[in-house]
Amino acid sequence: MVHHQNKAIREGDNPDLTAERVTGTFDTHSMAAQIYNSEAHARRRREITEIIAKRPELHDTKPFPFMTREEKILESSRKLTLITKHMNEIIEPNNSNEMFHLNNEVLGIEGHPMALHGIMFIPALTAQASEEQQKKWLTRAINREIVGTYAQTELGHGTNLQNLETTATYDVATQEFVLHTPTITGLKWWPGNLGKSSNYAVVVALMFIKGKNYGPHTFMVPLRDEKTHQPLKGITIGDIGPKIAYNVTDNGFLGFDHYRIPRTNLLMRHTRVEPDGTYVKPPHAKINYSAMVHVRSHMITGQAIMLSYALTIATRYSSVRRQGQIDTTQPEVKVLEYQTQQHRLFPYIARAYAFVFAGAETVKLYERVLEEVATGNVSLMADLHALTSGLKSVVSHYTAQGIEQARMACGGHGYSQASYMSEIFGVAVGGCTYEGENMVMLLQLARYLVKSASLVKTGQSSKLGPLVAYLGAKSDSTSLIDRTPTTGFAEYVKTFQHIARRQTLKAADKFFGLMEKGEKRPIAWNKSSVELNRASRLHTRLYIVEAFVRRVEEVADPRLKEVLTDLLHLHVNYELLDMSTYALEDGFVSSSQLDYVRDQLYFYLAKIRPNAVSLVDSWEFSDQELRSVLGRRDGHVYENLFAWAKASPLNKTDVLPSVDKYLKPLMESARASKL
Ligand SMILES: CCCCC/C=C\C/C=C\C/C=C\C/C=C\C/C=C\CC/C=C/C(=O)SCCNC(=O)CCNC(=O)[C@H](O)C(C)(C)COP(=O)(O)OP(=O)(O)OC[C@H]1O[C@@H](n2cnc3c(N)ncnc32)[C@H](O)[C@@H]1OP(=O)(O)O
Ligand SMILES: Cc1cc2nc3c(=O)[nH]c(=O)nc-3n(C[C@H](O)[C@H](O)[C@H](O)COP(=O)(O)OP(=O)(O)OC[C@H]3O[C@@H](n4cnc5c(N)ncnc54)[C@H](O)[C@@H]3O)c2cc1C
Repeated sequence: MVHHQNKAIREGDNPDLTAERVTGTFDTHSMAAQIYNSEAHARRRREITEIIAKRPELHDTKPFPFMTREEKILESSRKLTLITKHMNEIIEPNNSNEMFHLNNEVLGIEGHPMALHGIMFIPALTAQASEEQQKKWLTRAINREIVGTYAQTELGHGTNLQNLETTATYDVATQEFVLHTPTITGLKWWPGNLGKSSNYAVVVALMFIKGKNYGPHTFMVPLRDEKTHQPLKGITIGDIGPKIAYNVTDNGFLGFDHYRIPRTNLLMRHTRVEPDGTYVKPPHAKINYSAMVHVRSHMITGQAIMLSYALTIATRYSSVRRQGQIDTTQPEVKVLEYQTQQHRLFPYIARAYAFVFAGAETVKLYERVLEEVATGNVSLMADLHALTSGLKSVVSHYTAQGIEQARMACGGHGYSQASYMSEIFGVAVGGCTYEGENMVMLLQLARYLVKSASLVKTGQSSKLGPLVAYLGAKSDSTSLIDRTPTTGFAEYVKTFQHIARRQTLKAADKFFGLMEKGEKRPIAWNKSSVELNRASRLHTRLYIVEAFVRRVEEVADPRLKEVLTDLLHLHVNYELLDMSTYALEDGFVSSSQLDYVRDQLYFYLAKIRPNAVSLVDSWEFSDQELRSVLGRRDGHVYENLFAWAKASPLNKTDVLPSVDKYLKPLMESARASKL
């Protein structure tokens, strides 16, 4: 038996796809270890996939697009119950990476009744509940004796947490907090799994003690009877209705009518309220925002995975789809031969790799900060907040764009739900909104950049943290790209640094200048905000390039290093062209240098072409996880599209009741009127 570098090759596959895999120059298992940041985890993913493949009860009973929302929730609950029961046979206990993979395989991306339980409820209790509170609730939550969510956003306010309307007023006499929703706009609105599944929530409410507003605080709140699951007295609760996607999750609404909880239900790891109402403030004002930072840190990887789903589907399909000729004497070509198709897909393949490498760094920093904060050291919280705010915004934005490009790259069949592209897009694009609307989060990073710019302007560059140290460095007068015989990544990084630095200092100048002219700070901020957000994007894109460079430098395997270096070349050239306005406007890069950049881009599109399928195969998504007829590993697209269409519920009968009831009489009366 021949051992191929691409481990996805099987006998009987579509020969066009096999031919692509044979040209791959690197071992896809080794590349998976880079993507998933550890050989052990990449191997465990494969093992979990194999276990699931052998257990038909964990497979979808029919394609999701053929199910109603109610059916999907039922099906998802069935599978969730099974994986809970058999968890220890499938994954290592309490391994969140393995759990994430198990969920994606078995339950998929449309959510499930305990999605928020794992993503936010448990992390909020872990970071914000005192040890005593954890003994009471965390173990029960981990054992799934109770199901919880994170209820913060309201109908009227999601971004501006200081103006939430839900109040938690301390009653010294009874030592209770009274939760209340004063208006319709104060209803909690959006929390995942609140609508029908959860019986507890970590609720964010403005805390009032003796008439004083202490701002948003987090409370552990029982919502439903643990036995009957009926809403408790004083609670109004339900599902908010269907969404663009993610409809297996019951995002919900919640109102409180003078609903009482004990004082000890305020999460008290960092903040306390004594029985007499004395407030003990936390070591950092935003320490209770930790569940949001948790999701922002992890969603970089989550978004990269969803982008890679779409790219896997489109790249495989482009290798089996033949349409038109390039050389008219030759047969029709695979659409992947077209330079336009490569230009549509390959830069996003590079971005997906860049995002997953940046995501791994972010999670590492998050885990460090989590440990430090637990011991009272909050010094890195601002850096983590700035980094994750920028990354969640930039990565979710380009992920949504990339998925849409991948869908269009599949032509008409990309528009069919058989491709699964619309669901992938719908779930991913939610990331532009949840955990902080992208513009708002870019502005959070901008605050950090403006402070850093002010250090530079006042001669205090030595105080800049490592993420922004480049702001204090001096630029070359022009970029050295194509001006040295050995143009390498260093010249590109310096160019991106120059662009980000110039934009940051310019935007900060605008802001400070407006204030010097007498504008109040918030007005000056608003008038500078488009420029400030441009700076945030450029800073974040620089960070992503640097994370990619750092990873490529670490790779030892020469075959992997070569293909990753090709991808990095593609990435830096594509990025520079995409931000060329900034590079050209002060003459740092000339138009002849951009011609070089363009040539490099086309060179690397062609160089990557033989590895394209192996690069997407390396993500090692099973067919069950992808849920796409177009993206099948075996490439047998057409016969399966036909089978999929035949299975459509509309094809159960030849004549639909709607035809009998309306169309037939309509046609008959039209015919009769002609007589
Ligand atoms: C392997 C493990 C897997 C785990 C899986 C985990 C995640 C999976 C991810 C992806 C999976 C893939 C698919 C998932 C599919 C579907 C979705 C699933 C779940 C979605 C769940 C969504 C949940 C939510 O959306 S919860 C609600 C989120 N809401 C928000 O984000 C609101 C945004 N607003 C804010 O955050 C704040 O209001 C604000 C804008 C930051 C302002 O806050 P405010 O208090 O008013 O600020 P100010 O008083 O003005 O002060 C500003 C000051 O504070 C500093 N600051 C702010 N926040 C922080 C922080 N967190 N840390 C440190 N510092 C902070 C800020 O910098 C500023 O400082 P300065 O004054 O010095 O400048
Ligand atoms: C799929 C999904 C899942 C969710 N899950 C949860 C959950 O589990 N729990 C939960 O509590 N919430 C959840 N949410 C809610 C989500 O966190 C909020 O919708 C999000 O934070 C945005 O807030 P908003 O809806 O108030 O938007 P808005 O703030 O109303 O945004 C509207 C527009 O105003 C702009 N804007 C607002 N403020 C500013 C500003 N200061 N400066 C400049 N522009 C501004 C925004 O950029 C945007 O363009 C979820 C949302 C979605 C879509």
